[in-house]
Amino acid sequence: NATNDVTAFGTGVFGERKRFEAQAFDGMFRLFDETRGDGVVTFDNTTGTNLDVVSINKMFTDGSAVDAHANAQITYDYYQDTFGRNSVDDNGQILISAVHVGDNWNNASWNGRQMSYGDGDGIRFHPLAAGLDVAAHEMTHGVIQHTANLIYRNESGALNESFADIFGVMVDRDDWLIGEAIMADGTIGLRSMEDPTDLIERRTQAPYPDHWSRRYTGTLDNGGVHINSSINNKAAYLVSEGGEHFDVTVNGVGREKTEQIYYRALTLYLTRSSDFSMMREAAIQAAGDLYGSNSDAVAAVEQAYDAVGVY
Ligand SMILES: CC(C)[C@H](Cc1cn(Cc2ccc(C(=O)O)cc2)nn1)C(=O)N[C@@H](CCCCN)C(=O)O
Ligand SMILES: [Zn+2]
Repeated sequence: NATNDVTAFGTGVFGERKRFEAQAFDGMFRLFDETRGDGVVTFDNTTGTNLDVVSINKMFTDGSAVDAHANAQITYDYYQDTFGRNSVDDNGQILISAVHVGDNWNNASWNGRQMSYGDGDGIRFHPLAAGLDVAAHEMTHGVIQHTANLIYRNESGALNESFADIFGVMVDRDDWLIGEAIMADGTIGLRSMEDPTDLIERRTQAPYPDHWSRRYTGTLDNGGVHINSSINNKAAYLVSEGGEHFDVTVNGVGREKTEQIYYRALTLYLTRSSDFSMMREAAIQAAGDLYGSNSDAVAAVEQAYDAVGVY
């Protein structure tokens, strides 16, 4: 309740000072923010489940916990402010983040109920909680689960992954890269939406695809959900920023219209089994609803999907 809400402080993984809502209880402080929906809570997986990260004073020193908590709040605010959505279920569902999961785990995930962050091995990844786009990626899996609930396999799974990346870069608004803050090996990021082929995908050891003709058709990674997501990622980038791609010119309409188009497509038109072709139609429909059927936005969507070979 309001009486326990306090403003606390902390230092993130890379030493940045942060300020955020937390809670006072029994003379201690914990990373439980009751000002957002039914709460934003962060706990340390090494001290056992559901034991909130606590501090004897208002200064939190666990970098992963500070970053995971602050990033969950930023992502909650993005969905509330941009789309009027109250958490993953649009009903204030509590946002739970667990940090220090696994043993130097090189990953982060959404398990249907909570976000989990590994510390990384310091060779490939820094602690993954430090990535705002990572938190937004994981929370978006929760949004997807409560909306189109795209099946996590083949093309619908690639769309699931692409939406997680799209809103990952929309929350972490400064670039079109996923994971740029957490790479320990000198690469520019894990995935690039601007030019997917800039980066080599780990399982296939091939560049991420930027056209449907280059899609992965094997069975690894649930049929390439983290691979073929780059085809839709490139399309979304082109809708926003425009550009010339495989001799197709796209006139971009900017991030503000792009995020609205994709959110409307995700929440109103896509279903569990939607494929890339249905993604194209859903985005055209959403753009038409929002900006008019003869709008630049509709034209940008058609051009973008032409450019990546999806009809
Ligand atoms: C969000 C992003 C930072 C994160 C990055 C990630 C990490 N990994 C594992 C991984 C591990 C090692 C390497 C290496 O090159 O050595 C690369 C990748 N695969 N993807 C990611 O994409 N996680 C998956 C986790 C999926 C878990 C199963 N549902 C997701 O959320 O979709
Ligand atoms: Zn994902």
